[in-house]
Amino acid sequence: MGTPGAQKEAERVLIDTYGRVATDLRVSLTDRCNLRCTYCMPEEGLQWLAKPELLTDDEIVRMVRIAVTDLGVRDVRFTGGEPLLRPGLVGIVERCAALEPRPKISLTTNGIGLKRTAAALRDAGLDRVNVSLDTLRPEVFQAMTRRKRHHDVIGGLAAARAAGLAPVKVNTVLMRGMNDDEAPDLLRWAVDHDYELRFIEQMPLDAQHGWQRSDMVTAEEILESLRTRFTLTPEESSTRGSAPAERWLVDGGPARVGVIASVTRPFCRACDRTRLTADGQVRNCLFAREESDLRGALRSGAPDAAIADLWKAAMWGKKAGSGLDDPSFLQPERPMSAIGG
Ligand SMILES: Nc1nc2c(ncn2[C@@H]2O[C@H](COP(=O)(O)OP(=O)(O)OP(=O)(O)O)[C@@H](O)[C@H]2O)c(=O)[nH]1
Ligand SMILES: C[S@@+](CC[C@H](N)C(=O)[O-])C[C@H]1O[C@@H](n2cnc3c(N)ncnc32)[C@H](O)[C@@H]1O
Ligand code: SF4
Ligand code: SF4
Repeated sequence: MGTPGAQKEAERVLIDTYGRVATDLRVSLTDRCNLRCTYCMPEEGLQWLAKPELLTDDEIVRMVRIAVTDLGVRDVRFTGGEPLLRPGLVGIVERCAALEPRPKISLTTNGIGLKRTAAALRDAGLDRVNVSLDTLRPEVFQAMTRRKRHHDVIGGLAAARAAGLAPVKVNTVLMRGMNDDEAPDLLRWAVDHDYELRFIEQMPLDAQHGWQRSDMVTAEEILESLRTRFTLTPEESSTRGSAPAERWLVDGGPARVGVIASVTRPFCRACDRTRLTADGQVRNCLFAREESDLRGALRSGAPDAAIADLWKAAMWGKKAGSGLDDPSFLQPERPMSAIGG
């Protein structure tokens, strides 16, 4: 039995039946994107959400405020779709950075447009940024994203570093027959440019339902490939916490490389995440098949306390894990770009 004080405190957190507490909020600002990564969406794009369905900037800030001041959220990450396509992004970051207690604020982006916005985002209060880049070869970039924007991403990364949004992390998905030979080159380049590279196992979250486990480049394969050129020493496991990436020191450090083995070594037991979609649905897991409609409550005039209660209820029912290994696994209806990756 806890003390009444501890009980009171427990009422103000997003806890689930397994005792996990969500303190990391990922907010999708839009489902739209200016790339078409093959592992994420089809060439023709998707049926985008209509503007009235999207939370307004004010609604987003209110939701973040409730999460931070009433529900114990400490980290806020803006993602999408492509969050830099959201016109009000700088203002949203600025208003979230003014909250008390101030959350740590980060952004996951494809980097296009970062050259123009990195300094303004830093001034608004953005703490750090993760940029997705799968290849150093412009022609492979074009094949993987169906757009000729490699140069813009490289420029965006440099701008993020120059703006001091450290550490700048780079997310890479390896696809068989496309860029799976590039892991060591990418790591050499990242170390030389002071970016922290992480490889991500491909997950079944693409709109086309094209994922096949047998095709996926596994964490083991990636590490094997890196070890042909680098010495990797595991970082103390105590530093991983709830972070999805397992990290290795490169050639004795200080440079590091991470691998996010979402499929072969899932990290669900330590999961600390809650998600808000661009249309105001709370999801308790990336792979959840249910969502809780908080936009409806928001727009029908519900007070903060009622919204906080709905959020807590949504998180309470979080499943133990992604269910990826269950024979009955079904991909969520929304793809990664609409959930907020
Ligand atoms: N299974 C699972 N994978 C996730 C989750 N969140 C992020 N990922 C994967 O991890 C990748 C990297 O996510 P990022 O948005 O860059 O951030 P992060 O790794 O969560 O955060 P930091 O290391 O704190 O910067 C995503 O592209 C996803 O593939 C999650 O909640 N569950
Ligand atoms: C959905 S995107 C959203 C933010 C931004 N557009 C970007 O690409 O960084 C977030 C991350 O999800 C990753 N991602 C997308 N589809 C994925 C999949 N099927 N499996 C694993 N990671 C995926 C991307 O590589 C990216 O790092
Ligand atoms: S991974 Fe990011 S950049 Fe690529 S299509 Fe999906 S949302 Fe766009
Ligand atoms: S799959 Fe779900 S439970 Fe597992 S780490 Fe991701 S969000 Fe958390």
